[in-house]
Amino acid sequence: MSVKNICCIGAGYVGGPTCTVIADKCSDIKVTVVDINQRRIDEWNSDTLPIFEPGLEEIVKRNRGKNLFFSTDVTQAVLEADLIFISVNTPTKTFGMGKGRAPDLKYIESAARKIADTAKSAKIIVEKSTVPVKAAESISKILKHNSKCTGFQVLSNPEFLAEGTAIRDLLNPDRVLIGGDTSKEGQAAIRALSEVYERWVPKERVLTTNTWSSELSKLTANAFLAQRISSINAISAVCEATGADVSEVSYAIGKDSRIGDKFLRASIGFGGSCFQKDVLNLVYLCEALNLPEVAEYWHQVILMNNFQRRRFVNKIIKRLFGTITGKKITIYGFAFKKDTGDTRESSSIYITKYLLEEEARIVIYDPKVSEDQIRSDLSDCESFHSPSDFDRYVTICKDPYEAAKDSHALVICTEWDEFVTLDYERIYGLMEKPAFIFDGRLILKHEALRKIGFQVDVVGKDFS
Ligand SMILES: NC(=O)c1ccc[n+]([C@@H]2O[C@H](COP(=O)([O-])OP(=O)(O)OC[C@H]3O[C@@H](n4cnc5c(N)ncnc54)[C@H](O)[C@@H]3O)[C@@H](O)[C@H]2O)c1
Ligand SMILES: O=c1ccn([C@@H]2O[C@H](COP(=O)(O)OP(=O)(O)O[C@H]3O[C@H](CO)[C@@H](O)[C@H](O)[C@H]3O)[C@@H](O)[C@H]2O)c(=O)[nH]1
Repeated sequence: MSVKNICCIGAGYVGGPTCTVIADKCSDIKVTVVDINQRRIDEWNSDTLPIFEPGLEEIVKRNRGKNLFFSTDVTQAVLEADLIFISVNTPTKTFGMGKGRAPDLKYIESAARKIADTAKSAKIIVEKSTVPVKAAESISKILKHNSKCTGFQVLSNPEFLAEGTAIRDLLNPDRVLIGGDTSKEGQAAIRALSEVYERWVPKERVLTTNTWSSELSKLTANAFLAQRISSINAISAVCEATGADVSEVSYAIGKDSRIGDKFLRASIGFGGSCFQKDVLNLVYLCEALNLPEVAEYWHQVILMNNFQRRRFVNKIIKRLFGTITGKKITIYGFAFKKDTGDTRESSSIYITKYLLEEEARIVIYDPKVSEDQIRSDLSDCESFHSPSDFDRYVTICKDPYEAAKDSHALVICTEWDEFVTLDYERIYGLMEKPAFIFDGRLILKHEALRKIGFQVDVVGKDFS
């Protein structure tokens, strides 16, 4: 079977860019991305897309209305499609069984039920969302027991794109992973999806496995990546205590081809919607499988991440003479990494909240994150006692120099390129003295800053 019509349920960070690239590469396939969120769909259909990703806007604009459509009409898109991606969110549960660990699968289930209720013919259902092992089995059961049709095939096709480089990753993926049933029908469904990717991905990079291996590979990949960051961050604490420099250690170990040099940047901890959620998902799975030692092993990755954030703030307080109460502290960067406006689980949120607990005055500058988003991210800050406390303690600036004015300390929380080339002589002149810089991303020229007069502190190196 060759795929002619694709529907993607969920027009988020994954569904939007992934289907845009599919539409771009497969002009003969009609691709419709649907969502229950009207505003999101309106934005996808407007000049201001709901997400910022380098290169995305151009590809959306050249395909939208031709073979790429964004709609809230889920029923129609499901009816027409022969292949349906489920690309809905799977956040960590905040209540009930598995609270704080297990992924909330209610959106997956509602998408599966919608397909079961709507479909008038068998379809290939592709799990794109990150899910626990055996989620495909649940989707199959929902379809089997609720649909008038038979013959659905459920595939696992996890997404490995990283935000900020989504288009590059989608156009040139390290691999595409497709897991499916070992039956003849399952293999035919795998073939049909592979042929879509093979329009632009070399065949040898399209890997096929059984469903459970594919589901588990996604959690494992994120757990390994997050573990590398926690490992180098753990070493950064040792560096600060010994006179070693974490950048030199990273470089030295990265030269070992068995270790490799990627994902060894010490930082204020990993953020983003995936790493914490997916490691916790794995931890919960291990607990459910009665493997407490394995669960504990992976949980340590999260604990180390939390420790790193707290440790960084403790250092700020210590350097600022033990008190930051009433002091103005400027945060550069609120997104969880550069080249995205996404703030989900951003370390900036945690660091800002810790600083607010000490009653510091916070000024935030980020080139892409909106004021509304920052307000929403800090709305549950425990140190706010009334809604007006936000404006009392937090200021959001659209200009990095204005943000630095009268500040005691600059804290680099996101590695935006523009932070490297700011005029730090000018910034120094604007700040209170001694003027402190805390580089949580190791992106600035530290010696040059020290020459200007800054007191410089970085993750993983002690200048004192
Ligand atoms: N963000 C990433 O970089 C990334 C990368 C790889 C994998 N993933 C995984 O992909 C999945 C989606 O992530 P995301 O970042 O795109 O999430 P997101 O929150 O940006 O988008 C999900 C969208 O699904 C919609 N939705 C939920 N239930 C729906 C339903 N029943 N019908 C129609 N629409 C529905 C929501 O309204 C939302 O717009 C998650 O499982 C995530 O772990 C994310
Ligand atoms: O050496 C490093 C590399 C990354 N980070 C931080 O780690 C977080 C995550 O970064 P990254 O992995 O680049 O972005 P994500 O968009 O979260 O992508 C991850 O999560 C996605 C969702 O599952 C996967 O698809 C991707 O493969 C996986 O890289 C960010 O806060 C980074 O600043 C570091 O601190 N040090």
